[in-house]
Amino acid sequence: MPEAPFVPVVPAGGSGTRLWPLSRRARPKFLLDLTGQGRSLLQLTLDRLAPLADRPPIVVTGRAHVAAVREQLDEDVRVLAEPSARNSMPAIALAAAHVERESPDAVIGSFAADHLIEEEAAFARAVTAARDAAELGLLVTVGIAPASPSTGFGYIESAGDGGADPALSARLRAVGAEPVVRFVEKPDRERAEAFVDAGLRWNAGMFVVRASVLLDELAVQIPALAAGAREIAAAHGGAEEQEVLERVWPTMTAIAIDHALAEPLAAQGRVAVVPAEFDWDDVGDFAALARQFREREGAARRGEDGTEVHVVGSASVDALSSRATVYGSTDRHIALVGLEGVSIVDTEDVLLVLADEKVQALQQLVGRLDEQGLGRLR
Ligand SMILES: Nc1nc2c(ncn2[C@@H]2O[C@H](COP(=O)(O)OP(=O)(O)O[C@H]3O[C@H](CO)[C@@H](O)[C@H](O)[C@@H]3O)[C@@H](O)[C@H]2O)c(=O)[nH]1
Repeated sequence: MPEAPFVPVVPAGGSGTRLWPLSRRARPKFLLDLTGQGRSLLQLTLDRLAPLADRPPIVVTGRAHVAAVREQLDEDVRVLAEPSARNSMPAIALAAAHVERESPDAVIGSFAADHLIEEEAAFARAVTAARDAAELGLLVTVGIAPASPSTGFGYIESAGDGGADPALSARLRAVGAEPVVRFVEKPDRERAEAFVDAGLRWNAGMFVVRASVLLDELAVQIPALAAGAREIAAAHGGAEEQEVLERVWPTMTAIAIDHALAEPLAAQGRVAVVPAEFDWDDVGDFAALARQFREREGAARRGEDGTEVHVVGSASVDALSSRATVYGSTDRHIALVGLEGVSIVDTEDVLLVLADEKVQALQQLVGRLDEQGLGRLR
């Protein structure tokens, strides 16, 4: 069993344009209730992490979202505000530096704010194994069995029962982890297919590590980033807190934890992976969302003419010969005839009708809004 105190960290960033117009700049995906359970993805994430935490969890988010995040969470959750988005490494390093100051031996676990995991017991088992492995001084991730050869995720290659250091491999095996050989970020289709065939796992952006190990390793890879995070944390609560944050934050390298730490440490044999036994979904686009709802039987409306419509929200919907997912909570009545494989998203100011096989193209359309003088709709 792990001994060091555990502090969950939740970086909540990203603009989530693939779920527009449900998600907007001011209301990113993590703030939305995308499961119909009356809890946002962020709330579900903290619900899942709270029972594992020995110290209050930390959410790191952009300044613009602090108020909305605070409103959704219990008072004991700490919210750290970033002056600007600088990718995941500065956000996680900042949280690690706060944890290191307060509990020098603590292990942090960083988990995305906007992913869906429903098998909580299996998730808790994986985190416990990852904490055990992290106490060996390693960076530990959780690897997901791939459901498809997705090109949208990173892949993790493990050494399985092998590994360059047999003694370390044996210690990892004893806690349910394996040494990582390498990470490969978002491969093309052909490589992704080969990776799935070869048994590689998806990187779900979960990292468990002693806070001091993360910062010490970062101090080797990108010294100014580790020093900056520690300087900001040291000023916390003092009169100069704001001045230090404003001065130091813009100097922090904007980089993902995958490139800053995971890849270089894997090359040194300092990363482990715990194979997950739970299903994971990043609900990254409307196709993933529709899949979620298709799996939730209760929400379906079926007709003898082959109609299968899933309604998310309070919208009033009538359909003939259609297969669709409808998101809507406006007063409008929505009528569908003869539509196959579409998502319909009805909001106060935007109505989106999207073919399921074209979900990837949505980002392009959202990107054009500013050029068209419609930036207010983003
Ligand atoms: N606070 C904060 N968080 C951020 C920022 N940028 C990114 N994040 C957070 O960092 C995590 C990863 O960022 P993404 O932008 O979602 O990463 P990605 O390119 O999709 O890829 C990563 O995640 C995939 C799984 O979803 C992985 O498959 C992939 O290998 C990689 O780790 C998310 O939780 C996101 O909210 C930022 O500026 N600030």
